[in-house]
Order: sequence, then C-alpha cells, then structure tokens
Amino acid sequence: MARYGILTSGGDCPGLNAVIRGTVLQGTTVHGQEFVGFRDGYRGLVYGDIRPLNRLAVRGISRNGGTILGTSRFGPYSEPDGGPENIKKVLERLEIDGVIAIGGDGTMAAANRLYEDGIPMVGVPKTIDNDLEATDFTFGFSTAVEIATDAADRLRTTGDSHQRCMVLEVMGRHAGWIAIYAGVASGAHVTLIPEAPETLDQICRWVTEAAERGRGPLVMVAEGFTLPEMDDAYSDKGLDEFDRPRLGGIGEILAPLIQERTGIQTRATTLGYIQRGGVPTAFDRVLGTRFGQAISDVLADGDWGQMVALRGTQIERVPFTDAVGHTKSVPLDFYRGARALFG
Ligand SMILES: Nc1ncnc2c1ncn2[C@@H]1O[C@H](COP(=O)(O)OP(=O)(O)O)[C@@H](O)[C@H]1O
Ligand SMILES: O=P(O)(O)OC[C@H]1O[C@](O)(COP(=O)(O)O)[C@@H](O)[C@@H]1O
Ligand SMILES: [Mg+2]
Repeated sequence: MARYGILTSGGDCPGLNAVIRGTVLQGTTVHGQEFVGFRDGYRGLVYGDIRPLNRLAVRGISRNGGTILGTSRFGPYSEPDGGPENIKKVLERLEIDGVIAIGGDGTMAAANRLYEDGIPMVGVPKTIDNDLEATDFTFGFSTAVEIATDAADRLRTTGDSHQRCMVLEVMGRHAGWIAIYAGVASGAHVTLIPEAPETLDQICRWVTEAAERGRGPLVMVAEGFTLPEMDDAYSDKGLDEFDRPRLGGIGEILAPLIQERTGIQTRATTLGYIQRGGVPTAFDRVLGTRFGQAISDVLADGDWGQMVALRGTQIERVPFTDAVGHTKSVPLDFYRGARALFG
C-alpha cells in the first residue's frame, strides 16, 4: 500500500486541518493510500519525526484552527542535517513514497527545489494573505476577512460614540487583499493598501469628510501600505527566519499624523495574530477539504511537482513553478471601485 507523509510549513492558517482531513479521507477511502504526518513542517521531514494519520486521527478536525501537525519556518536545506540526500534516506527508512507540503510561497519554493533534486513532492497552497498568483483564492483568507470585518464593525460603534477616527491595521504582507475585502465589507471611510500609495493630505481629506457628516471615521490599513515618501513598508520588529522584514506598525504611525493634521482624536488598533486564529469559516473548510481530496488524486496519479489550485470554481493542477515568485496583487480597478466611495 502506498504511504505518504504530510507536512504543514510557514505561518499557520485556518483551514489547514480541513486539508489534512480531506487528504486522509479521500486517500484511505477512495485510493487505498496510507498517511503519516511530519511534525513541525520541514523539520519533521529532515529528522524523520512522524506521527500516524489515519481516519480516527483526523476525526472532527476541520472546525479547528491551526494545524494538528504543528508548523515551523525550518528550511529543508538547513545545515547540518538537511538536503535531498538525507531526506531520501529518511523517506526510505520510513517507507514513505512521497510528500505533501502544505504551505505558502516559501514552502512551495522549497518543495520545488526538493522535487528538482529528486524527492517526490506535491503541494497545497495556503496563506491568509491570498497573494498567490496560481490560485484564485487560498483558504484562510475568508476567515481572516471575517475576523477583520467583525473588528471593524466593533470599532465603528466606539468611534461613532466618541466621534473619533479609528485606524485598524490588518495583515497581508505586500498585498492588500484582507484590507480591501474587510474595508468594503465594513464600509470603511478609507482603505489603504500596498498596491496604491496615498498621500497623508488625501487620507486626511477623506477622514474630515466623514467626520463632517457626524461619523467616527474608520481607516482600514494593510500592514504593507506605504505613504509616497516611504521607500519600504514599515517594519520595526526585525527579520523573520528567512531574513524578510516582519511588517506591522503603520497604523500606529498614521494615527498621530491624522490626529495632528485633522484635529480629530485618532486611535489605532493592530489586529495581529487574532486574524489567523480560531474557527475557520465554512468557505475555508470547503476549499481546504476540496484541496485535500484533490491532492490525494494527484498522489494516485503520481503527478509529482504539481500543486492544486482554485481556478474559477474548479480545482486544477499547476506546476510548483507557477506558484513561486508570483505575488498576486489587488487589481487597481478593484481598488478604484472601492476608492470612489471613500470619505
Ligand atoms: N527558495 C527557498 N529554498 C528553500 N527553502 C525555502 C525557500 N523559500 C522558503 N524556504 C523555506 O520554507 C519555509 C517556509 O516559507 P515561508 O515563506 O516562511 O512560509 P510560507 O510557506 O507560509 O510562505 C522558510 O522558512 C524556508 O525555510
Ligand atoms: O508568523 P510571522 O512570522 O509573525 O508572520 C506574520 C506574517 O504572516 C502572515 O500572517 C501570513 O503569511 P504567510 O502565509 O506567508 O506565512 C502575514 O500576513 C504576516 O505578515
Ligand atoms: Mg511566504
């Protein structure tokens, strides 16, 4: 019986457990496959740290956030034990015929490199940021948008009561998907995304317009937003494990600038990791389950080097290389449509 290992790598994301469950259910009931889980992403693969994954182990997990396998930003080529030769030996010793990597762009880049180095790899894309070009939507995004929208709705009532401007910073790295969806959903008076720098003057004009109508202005800002005079997205938290700046903090920068220029009391809230935690929406559970089922079919076909993706309403297969290095930005006409209603 063919036996496969599943790992989750990179930032956690609501819907990961639905993928694990979908894969195991489809694999065991339709294709007669067996599964194990690697603990903590590529670390588990490099060190052969596995746990059994059968039907019982995945019972009821779709409704839980996080990942039952644990995750990390450990690189499969990390010295001293990483690299394809070691990983081949690990897979032989554990009698594992292939690996499913569930992760974002970084995880897929690593999976592609391993695949090119002879390891049988397939992939499932994940990120709350929805910024992977290869797929129309990623699971986790819908949950993050719901949480951000709920937070915005709550800020509206306190902002309205105090006639204050409320700034809400959401995640998304260099893409504004979470901000633009939550901004439109909550009727934010201004939504600021990395794809479309706006001047402080313009932001303050919109804030003032809303305040003049008696509203507590709500400003939704993506962590990657920059003012025209900024060279890079704001970051004061150092680098992550892969040497990328950890973003966050632009909301706290903007709030006093808006207050100073408009004279309107302004408060900032950074939503942070709340966006990635807790119960996934039905949409994310369904997408995760379908991705999981589809990747089990990919294994059955031995279609190595492929990743599943949502195209329209269909789940399709695309090569890893389609997912790597292509960031999906918010289209400017989408932004312009939202912008027409700012203020
Ligand atoms: N080009 C690459 N080659 C090898 N390993 C990589 C590469 N890019 C990322 N990785 C590994 O994959 C991990 C997960 O990637 P990361 O971008 O942090 O998360 P995500 O997969 O969620 O986007 C990284 O910490 C790194 O160890
Ligand atoms: O977990 P970390 O390293 O603090 O990363 C925070 C980043 O992870 C995210 O939540 C999701 O990013 P990935 O899906 O690429 O891991 C970003 O929105 C945020 O900037
Ligand atoms: Mg990434």
